[in-house]
Amino acid sequence: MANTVSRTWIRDLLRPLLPVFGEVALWSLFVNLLALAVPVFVMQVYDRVIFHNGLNTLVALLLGMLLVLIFDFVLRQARARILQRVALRIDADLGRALFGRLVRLPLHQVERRSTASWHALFRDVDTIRNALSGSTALTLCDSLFFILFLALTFFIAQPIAWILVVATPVFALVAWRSGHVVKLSSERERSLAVARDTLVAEIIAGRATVQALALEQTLQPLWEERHAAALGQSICRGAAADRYAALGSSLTLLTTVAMTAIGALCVLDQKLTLGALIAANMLGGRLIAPITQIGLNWRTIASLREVSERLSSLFAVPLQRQENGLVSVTPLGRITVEHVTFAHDIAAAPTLDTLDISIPAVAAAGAGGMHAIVGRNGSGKSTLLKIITGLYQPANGRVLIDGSDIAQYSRRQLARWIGYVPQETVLFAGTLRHNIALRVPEASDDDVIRAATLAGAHAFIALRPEGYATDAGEAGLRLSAGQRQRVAIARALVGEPPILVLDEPSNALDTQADADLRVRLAELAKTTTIIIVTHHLAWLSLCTSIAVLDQGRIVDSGDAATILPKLGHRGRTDLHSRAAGSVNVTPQSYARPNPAGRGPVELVKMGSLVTTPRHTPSGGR
Ligand SMILES: Nc1ncnc2c1ncn2[C@@H]1O[C@H](COP(=O)(O)OP(=O)(O)OP(=O)(O)O)[C@@H](O)[C@H]1O
Repeated sequence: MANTVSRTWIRDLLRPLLPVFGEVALWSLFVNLLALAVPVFVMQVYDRVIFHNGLNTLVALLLGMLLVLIFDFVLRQARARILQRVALRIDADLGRALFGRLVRLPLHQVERRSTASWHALFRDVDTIRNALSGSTALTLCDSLFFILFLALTFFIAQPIAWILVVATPVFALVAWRSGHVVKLSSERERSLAVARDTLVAEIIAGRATVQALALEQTLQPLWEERHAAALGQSICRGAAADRYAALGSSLTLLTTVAMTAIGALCVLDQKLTLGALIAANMLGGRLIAPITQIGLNWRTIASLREVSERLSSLFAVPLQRQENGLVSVTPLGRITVEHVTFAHDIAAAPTLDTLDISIPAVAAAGAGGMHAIVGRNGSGKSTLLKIITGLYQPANGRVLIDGSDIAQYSRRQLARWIGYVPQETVLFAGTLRHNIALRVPEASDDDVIRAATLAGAHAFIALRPEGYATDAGEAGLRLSAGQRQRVAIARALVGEPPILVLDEPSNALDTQADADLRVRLAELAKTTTIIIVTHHLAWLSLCTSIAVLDQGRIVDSGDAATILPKLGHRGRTDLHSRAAGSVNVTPQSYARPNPAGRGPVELVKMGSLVTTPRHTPSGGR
């Protein structure tokens, strides 16, 4: 799908700009017409003023030229201002469209590109802006008036005009060849620069690990190697561009020499006046300049195609649903996963394979309860949560909320109804209030405080001198991991969503905070459907149902009372217990897929599912 190319974005971008380009072309026509005045002036000065001592003619010509120069200045200014408007429009419209893609594309599409390649896509906007509104655009525009200069050259100095007719295709060939060579070098340079920048992005993201492990000795040579490769390619590209630029200059000189020599013979034969020779030389320079310039700017012109193909394939990817046209009633929160199959990598085995889960209704209202998903690392638990929240779209099967396929709902609706706490907590720069209210921007202060209290965040926030106005710092890094997790839980709770999806929500919490959160969420589960990935018995013992996942398949599921003993745990853990254990699910414990490859399978070696007591601090309850 990503390879499909859709050029509608180019149409959308250019359509409002067409009248503006029309204006630029009109002003360029006048600028180029006025440019004809200079060679004509020079010809008149040589042929009339000098030869006929025509001082009055000179004054008249000078006055005329003064007017021409004033007009030329005004027109060029007007043209530059129009192009600035074009640049602004491209920056605003294309930048906005690209940003919209970044935040509205399906999650797995965003994950497919590295951070550095996303940055590079934003730099592509600069390329398009420069090509359509910078010197390249002006050169292309001026080259349209090539015929005007050639016609005047034929009019005043026909033999010289023929030299230009012969020289022009040679210049065009050099320009094309130079562009082709430079384009190939630029593509390679770009991919090497993205590889280098990806390393920088990784180092910045993992800066603490880099320092803790003293990785500079490993990373410095790696970065230098990638930097050197990018620089080397840049030098190659520069050398190729310089070679063709030098060739263009030599050809320009050669053309001038040829024009002057043949022109001189014509002057001697009295087929041409001296003024006409000089004027034709000037016209020749004016005619060849845009062609040479196009050669120099070919990198921009050539990369325009490459960039537009890159953006086209990005713009071809369908966005997540933004609207569904219905004002839907907030669901109760019954969740059904039907035959869901999903693969991160379509060439590899599916990450989730034909999954069926029904979150049973426990409350009188028909929803609610806490439902756990357990399984080994890499068994697909987080992926399943992302499918349930609608972040990943299954290749087959569907997820239903209250019997309705979630595919019909917009991202915004799902975000309102499903509070999600991912495994890796990420906050954004800004105040804690801002971070907590992100999902529900119109949330009142009371809503924010209620959610923070429920998540166990209010106490530490209240102790800060800035309170809820405390700046979380870039990615929330001014907070401790546990504080970040509490704020993330509060963010999921704001707006009282009917469904909560929690991916190891207490892995950074201290024992007391973990116990407090359990108590509060157990209460909340009476009205809210909570789906939780956890390894901790204290949480599992509060659950209504448990599904055991292995290698992307449900290997056992049912009431917690039935599943927990199989996991090696008998009896419920006290809600307030700090002596919670964790299920240690070993590979041997997991099921052999049944021969049919579908449906629940029998668990084997249940005895190897052990519970590990957690550290009990003295004085614990
Ligand atoms: N963004 C991704 N791109 C490619 N593969 C991925 C991606 N995310 C996860 N995977 C793969 O999908 C499989 C399931 O990953 P997932 O994170 O769902 O496992 P998990 O059960 O939550 O593991 P854990 O207990 O370690 O959190 C793993 O093999 C992992 O390598």
